[in-house]
Amino acid sequence: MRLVHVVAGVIRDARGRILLARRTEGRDLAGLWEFPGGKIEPGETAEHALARELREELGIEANVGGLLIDVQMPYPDKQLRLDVYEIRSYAGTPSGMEGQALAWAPPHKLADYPMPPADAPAVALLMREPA
Ligand SMILES: Nc1nc2c([nH]c(=O)n2[C@@H]2O[C@H](COP(=O)(O)OP(=O)(O)OP(=O)(O)O)[C@@H](O)[C@H]2O)c(=O)[nH]1
Repeated sequence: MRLVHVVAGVIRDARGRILLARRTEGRDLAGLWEFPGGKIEPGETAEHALARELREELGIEANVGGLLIDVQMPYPDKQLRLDVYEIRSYAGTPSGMEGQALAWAPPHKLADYPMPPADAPAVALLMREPA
């Protein structure tokens, strides 16, 4: 099965809330919430790919920080590798450049947002942070 390598970012606002984007109709896992990001293209580093995706999807210039967690999970059509990075800082105001809904979720409320199965370990880590 093909291996798909995806990078996603934990973007926080001044109050510590985390940005989620809702997958639009017509894609796999439509309607679920996810950390903004996307696939690494050939020849790209993970950091470069994530900065590019956040520019395209949210219109921000992100400073990509450390890796929070990497997860591998079989999906029906692929083997997914999801690397979730902390976003250290960013310039601009995130907006849904591709028509996707955005939400700022307090870490302790992340469980209220249905997310893809590969996100569960990252969500568990983030929910353990002190409020
Ligand atoms: N950005 C992002 N993708 C995630 C997360 N969790 C997760 O399982 N994914 C999966 O990683 C893949 C991301 O690919 P993508 O957003 O670039 O691609 P896509 O589905 O729009 O395009 P495609 O139709 O070409 O597969 C999707 O299969 C998505 O379901 C997450 O938290 N953030």
